[in-house]
Amino acid sequence: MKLVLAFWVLVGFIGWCWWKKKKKKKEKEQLENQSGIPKGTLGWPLIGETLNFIASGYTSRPVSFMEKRKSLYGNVFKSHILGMPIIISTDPDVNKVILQNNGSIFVPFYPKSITELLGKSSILQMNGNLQKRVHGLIGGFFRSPQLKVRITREIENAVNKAMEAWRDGDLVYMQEETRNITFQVLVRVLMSVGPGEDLQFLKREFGEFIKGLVCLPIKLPGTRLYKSLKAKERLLKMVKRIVEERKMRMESIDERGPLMDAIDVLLCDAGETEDKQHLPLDFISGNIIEMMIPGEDSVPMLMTLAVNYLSESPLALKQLVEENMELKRQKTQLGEDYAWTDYMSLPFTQNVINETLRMANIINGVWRKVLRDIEIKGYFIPKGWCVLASFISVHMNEENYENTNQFDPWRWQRKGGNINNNYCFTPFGGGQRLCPGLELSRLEVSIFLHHLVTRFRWVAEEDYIVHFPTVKMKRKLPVFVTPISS
Ligand code: HEM
Repeated sequence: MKLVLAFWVLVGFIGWCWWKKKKKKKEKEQLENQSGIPKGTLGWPLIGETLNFIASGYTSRPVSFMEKRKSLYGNVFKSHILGMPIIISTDPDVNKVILQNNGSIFVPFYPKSITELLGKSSILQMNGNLQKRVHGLIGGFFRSPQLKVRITREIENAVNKAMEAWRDGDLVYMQEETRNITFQVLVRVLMSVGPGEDLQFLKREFGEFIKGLVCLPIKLPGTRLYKSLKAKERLLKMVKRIVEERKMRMESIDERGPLMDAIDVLLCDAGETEDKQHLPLDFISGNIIEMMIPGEDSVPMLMTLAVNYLSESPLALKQLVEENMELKRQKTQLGEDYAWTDYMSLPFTQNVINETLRMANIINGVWRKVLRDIEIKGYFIPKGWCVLASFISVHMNEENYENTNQFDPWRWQRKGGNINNNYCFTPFGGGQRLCPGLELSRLEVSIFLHHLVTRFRWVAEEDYIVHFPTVKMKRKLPVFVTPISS
């Protein structure tokens, strides 16, 4: 009898706690709604709305998570995903304010496993003058015509080497092929490492390192994070050796040659202070590795997804082939090498790249933390909150792009120029953190597409895009290739 009574008392107590907690949560939400915090729900205790968020990443419409909440609560709403309460903006004007106020009001925010792997002085995490300095140096170098002239030959070589191995009827995995091509280019622009053992080492260890970017933040031997941190140590050792050798070589010669890679750029800079402070060698080595993170996966995915969309759009592919064949004919007739400007001057090819960037949303948004209370367009965002400026919601919004789910490169022709001033198209972010690799990425993809469509036809096997944790083709996009001459 006593036991039964105790049982019901316990049940009653748990019920009362649950009801109290729910009431408190409701009151909190009401209070926040009154104070202007965007509407929305924080979902279940602890997990919030994470399961719905992840589930949408495995559907063909990952934007459905955002759309559902947008229709219930408005363009800016609150939620609770991946372990934290968050305010999500699907509004281009709000995104613009978030991107343009980096450092002063908004600072980058990443999940714990990523911050552990990045290190405090990574360009991806730091703020203030040092971020501006490094961003300016790297961006200036990547945009420079001198680099583009040189890197065009490197990209062509890497593309040729990959494509020369393709035989008639071969099944090639686009995601793998493009990853091999772009990794070579990446390590060349960052640290001038060419094909060989060092390149293989970097590829292997970097692969191990980035596996830990999305994992449980537990740093014990045997855990994913631990293994990734160990891989970073090995990478650092090698990059540090390259940086130190380069520094010694620079000091032993009087005349400074052209800047060949990001290491040169960071080593040579003496800053604008009177005492000419050079950047420390450890800082340079760490940042070289960390700069590989945004570049390593995004460019091959852009190439792969372009091939995927083109496989499903014969009209777009036909026009792309015609435009590129015409350039090839001209170059062959003149007996000239391609200049980087040749590749970039093909308008339809650039439209294909824009449309792929819009639909693929390789970086679907950026995460920030708010340093002080701010009101944007009537939405109150309190200090300390996490904010997600969602690019995918803007890129896949019918108000901005008609028939959003249709791969339509011609829409960019109809839109005319001026796309970069418009915060309705931000695949490379914006403001002070606008991707410094923007032009380099577009050049790489233009060269790859040119050689692919002027030398091969292909038939893609069935595959589909997965959007979580990052954008990937489920089967790495297998395609049967046929050289055009045959
Ligand atoms: C399709 C290719 C690429 C896409 C879509 C892309 C996208 C982006 C985006 C959205 C950001 C802004 C992040 C933020 O605001 O927090 C960014 C930053 C950055 N990207 Fe890229 N990226 C690409 C290629 C590259 C490449 C090839 C490199 C390097 C070689 C690179 C290096 C960087 C760096 C260093 C930053 C950080 C800049 C800073 O915080 O100051 N990206 N990228």
